[in-house]
Amino acid sequence: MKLVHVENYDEMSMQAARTVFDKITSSERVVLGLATGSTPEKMYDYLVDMLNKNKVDLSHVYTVNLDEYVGLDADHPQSYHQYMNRIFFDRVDIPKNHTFLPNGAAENLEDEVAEYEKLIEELGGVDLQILGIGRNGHIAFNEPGTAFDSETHVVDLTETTVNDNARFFDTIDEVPKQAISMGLSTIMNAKSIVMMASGEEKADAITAMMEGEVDESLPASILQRHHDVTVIADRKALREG
Ligand SMILES: N[C@@H]1[C@@H](O)[C@H](O)[C@@H](COP(=O)(O)O)O[C@@H]1O
Repeated sequence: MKLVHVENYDEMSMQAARTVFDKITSSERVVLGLATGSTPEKMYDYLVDMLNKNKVDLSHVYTVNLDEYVGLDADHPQSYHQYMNRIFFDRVDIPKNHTFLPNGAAENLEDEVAEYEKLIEELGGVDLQILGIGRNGHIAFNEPGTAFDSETHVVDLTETTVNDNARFFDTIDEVPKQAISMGLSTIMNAKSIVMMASGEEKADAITAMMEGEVDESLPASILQRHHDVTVIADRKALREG
C-alpha cells in the first residue's frame, strides 16, 4: 500500500484528480470504477476542469460505479445515478452508454447483482478503482463482517451508515436501508486502486486499514492484500496534527 500524505481535502482532491486524468490520457481504453459520497466531490470538480480545459476525447472511457441504493429510481435526486450525473456525467463527454451503475429499482435484485458482476467482467474488469472509506471501515457499501470473497450483492446498511447518509435525505425514514454494492472480491479484482480519505473522522478506519489485522470486521483491511493500492490521505485522516 502506497501512502500519499497531503495537507488537506483540497490537495487530496487535486492529487486524485491528477491520477485519474493521467490514467485516462495514457490509455487506449480505460474502465474507471467510480465512488460517491462527499469525499470524491472536489476530485470530480478538478477532473472535469482538467478534461474540459485539455479538450480530452473521452470516447475510450467506460465507468462502473461501486454502489447504488435499493428502492430509489435512477431519477430520484438522492440516487447515486443522479449524484453521478450532477457531479460528473452531465459535465463531461463520456458516451452515456459507457457509464454503468447498479439498478437499485430492479424488480429482481438477485438477477441485478449477478448481471452487474457479469457486466464488469464483460468490460474487461476495472482498470482504476476510486474508493472512499466509511468511518467504520466500510468500502462501497460493504459493512463490517462482509465476506472477503463477496461479489456484487445486496447489503443491509448499518445504523452508522444510515445515520451518516441521512444528511442527504429529508427524514430518516426516507434513507434507504439496503444497497447494491460491488463486493470485496469485485473491488479486489481492480488492476489499480486509489483511496481518498480526509478528516479526523476517518483516522481510526485508515489506521486500522493500514496497520491492523486483515479481518472481515474491517472491510478495508483486505486492501493490504492488493498489489497496487494508493491511499491519498490528509493530515487529519493520518492524525499528523
Ligand atoms: N457508499 C458510500 C461509500 O462509497 C463512501 O466511501 C462512504 C463514505 O462517504 P463520505 O465520503 O461522504 O465520507 O459513504 C457511502 O457509504
